[in-house]
Amino acid sequence: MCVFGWLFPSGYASSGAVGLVLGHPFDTVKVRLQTQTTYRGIADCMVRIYRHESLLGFFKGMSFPVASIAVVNSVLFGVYSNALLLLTATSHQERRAQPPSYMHIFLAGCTGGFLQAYFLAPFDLIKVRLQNQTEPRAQPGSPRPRYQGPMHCAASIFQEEGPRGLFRGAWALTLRDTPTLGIYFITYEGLCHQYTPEGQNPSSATVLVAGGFAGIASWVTATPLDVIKSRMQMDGLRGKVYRGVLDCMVSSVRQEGVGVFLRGLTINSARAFPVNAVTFLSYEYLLRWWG
Ligand SMILES: C[N+](C)(C)CCCC[C@H](N)C(=O)O
Repeated sequence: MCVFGWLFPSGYASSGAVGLVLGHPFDTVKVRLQTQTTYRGIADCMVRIYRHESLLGFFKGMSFPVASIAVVNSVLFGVYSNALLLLTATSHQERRAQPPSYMHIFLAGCTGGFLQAYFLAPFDLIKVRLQNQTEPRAQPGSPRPRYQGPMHCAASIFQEEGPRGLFRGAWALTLRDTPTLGIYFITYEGLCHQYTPEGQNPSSATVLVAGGFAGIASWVTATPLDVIKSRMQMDGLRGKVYRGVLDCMVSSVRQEGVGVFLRGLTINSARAFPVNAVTFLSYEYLLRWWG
């Protein structure tokens, strides 16, 4: 298996773009709950989005994540797979007979998580900024939202905040994703190993369930830094200015208590199962065709 032959097609197949579309309304509610204090909970947030912005309100900011997921997942799964290859010197097929150690799986997952964060950061920033625009769809005479669409949002951030502005929140994103993608792959491989007879490939049902739980385990542990990441990405726009990740943590806890770190936990977990079940299923099939 070679690095380059693998990287791009794998992204498209393992993109889970369908899951991403289905999961996007949940993601929008989560981002709002994490960064805006006006909503009383999940139901209140959903009702208000629907009333003021119609069903389309839930799909704000979706185009960039869908367009970039192939590249982001190529980096994640490509780096993970190749890091494991380097660490264990066994191919994907041989690995069923000689499973790698959990330490190696964790390290390979962390490496993938660390590197994908830089590809994800600008797309994620634009997604969050658009998801947070509460204006209803433009009607004649109504106030226009600050950003007219993803390209306009990217161009405005570039102009107003400089090229580095596009990486706002990238450090919090890296801290969020490095360990939690290690956890992601450990959970996935561990569950597959547990429920698959020696030397065989896991069944589709096993892959779906293991992938779903991997998503949940990873998102549960990622949620505290997910809150901080979203707040750093919105920094400056609503007046509040954080001096860094630590300052954002301290001031969020001071104002809202430690419970602030759990904002979006339920919704993150509910979204994680289907999205990641689909992602791992396509990843496994692809490895069997290519690997
Ligand atoms: C590491 N962290 C938990 C943030 C993400 C793990 C899963 C990533 C997947 N693309 C999804 O959107 O669910």
